[in-house]
Amino acid sequence: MDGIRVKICGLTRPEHVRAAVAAGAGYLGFVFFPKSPRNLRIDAAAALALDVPPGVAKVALVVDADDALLDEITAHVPVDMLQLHGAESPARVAEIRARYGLPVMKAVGIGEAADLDKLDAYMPVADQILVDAKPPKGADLPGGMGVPFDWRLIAGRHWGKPWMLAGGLTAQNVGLAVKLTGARQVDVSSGVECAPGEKDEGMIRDFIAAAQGS
Ligand SMILES: O=C(O)c1ccccc1NCC(=O)[C@H](O)[C@H](O)COP(=O)(O)O
Repeated sequence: MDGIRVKICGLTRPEHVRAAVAAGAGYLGFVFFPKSPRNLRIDAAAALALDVPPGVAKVALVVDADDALLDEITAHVPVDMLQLHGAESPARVAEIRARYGLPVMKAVGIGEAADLDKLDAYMPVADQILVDAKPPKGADLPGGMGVPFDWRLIAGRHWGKPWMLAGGLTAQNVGLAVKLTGARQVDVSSGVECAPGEKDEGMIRDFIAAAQGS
């Protein structure tokens, strides 16, 4: 079986992009959400994308984005995938996928078993599903909070689409998370940061080594 594919999300600096690529990341996430400490301007994201070699997917993360923002991102940044991290309906996911002709990954927050039902509606319309932790009530951000969910909720689950595990992963816990959930793809942001929005090259390397060694 192929190794675990890792997505490093919320990159803002070229040295961190290069560290993630050199360590073997399969996906790099760029955040377009002004409230986030990882938010990127379009021109900054376009410059970062220049450092990404073919074969490493550049993912634009947006939250309930309108077409104007998506038009601007896709016109100026050579992204390979759109990550929808808001309350986008299945119909909106399908609309975005058709309009931009890019693969779409829909994030779904899991806090309890009942949340798993929400995943089914996205299976026909999304190319990938990001199975993420539900943000705590009153959180400033709908993701990237560094909080895990109870991985036992999805132990042994199989979905008909590629999926990624996210939420509070670190170099210390990713091995257990992979073992419990059977995930073949994992996504991290806070767990490779030394302060909110500040990536750390050593933590990026440690995370990827831990994930790929699991
Ligand atoms: O990272 C952000 O600031 C962010 C803002 C708005 C929506 C989602 C956001 N991040 C999502 C991610 O970085 C990951 O896809 C995932 O949720 C993992 O985050 P973390 O728990 O910090 O590892």
